Amino acid sequence: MRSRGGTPAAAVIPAAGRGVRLGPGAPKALRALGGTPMLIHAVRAMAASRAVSLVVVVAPPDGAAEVKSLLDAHALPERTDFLVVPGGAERQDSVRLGLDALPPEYDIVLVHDAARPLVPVDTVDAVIEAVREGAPAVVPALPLADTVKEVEPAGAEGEPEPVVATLERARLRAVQTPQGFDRTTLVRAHETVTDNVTDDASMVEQLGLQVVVVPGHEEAFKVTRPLDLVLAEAVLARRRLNDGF
Ligand SMILES: Nc1ccn([C@@H]2O[C@H](COP(=O)(O)OP(=O)(O)OP(=O)(O)O)[C@@H](O)[C@H]2O)c(=O)n1
Ligand SMILES: C[C@](O)(CO)[C@H](O)COP(=O)(O)O
Repeated sequence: MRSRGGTPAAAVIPAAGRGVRLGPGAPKALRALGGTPMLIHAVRAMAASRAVSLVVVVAPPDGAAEVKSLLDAHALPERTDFLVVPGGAERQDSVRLGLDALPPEYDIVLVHDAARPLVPVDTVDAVIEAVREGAPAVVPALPLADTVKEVEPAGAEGEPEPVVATLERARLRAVQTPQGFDRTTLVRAHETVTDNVTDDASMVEQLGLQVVVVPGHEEAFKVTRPLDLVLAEAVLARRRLNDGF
């Protein structure tokens, strides 16, 4: 494997989703967490890594100007550059638009959901380190707590679903972001794979390349439903108490 110790990384933050599962309101990334937009937490989480020198925010399609103003209005590390581009209809489209905006000098790219605002910097650094060590694609992930069953999806809502199989839990992982990539590999994956997928690493898997897992973190959970927001507020309040402000 080729080692790229010290190579700077760029982070692409897809933030163009509506947040339908969170319920009515502003686009999810712009909703407040501890009084600050979720997106600002996610941007700070990437910029907290000394290895990240550029953050590309993929804004809601008609919200790029608003997101630019938000970034200007919040304190962000001076050593990090920021770009804002408008997003697309699906997460995959938004990530691709973010990749298109990357300057040529970045060989390592992270893709991080704005909806995972509280990922700790150690997780970010672990992902970058594994890419620097030569992995083409790296995902942080955690073991599962629940038993997972495969079902035949119901025809109508509320109908009982027949179980097809019980999966071997010890071999399963719940995957988080940031996912880290060798840039050329990720660009090729986005150019090649046209299926609807739920993460970027699965596109690299479809190229037949090895994706590796590093330990994820409980606080890197995705704010998807209303209860996740309650948990995120609690985690943030505990951090603020511990930091003494
Ligand atoms: N067209 C889209 C859809 C999603 N995302 C981003 O992808 C991340 C993960 O998506 P998810 O949590 O599903 O967000 P939403 O699509 O906003 O949620 P929902 O499916 O509930 O509408 C989020 O940061 C979201 O903003 C994006 O940039 N562009
Ligand atoms: C990329 C991701 O966060 C990895 O778990 C997840 O797949 C995003 O899924 P979503 O349905 O777009 O929230």
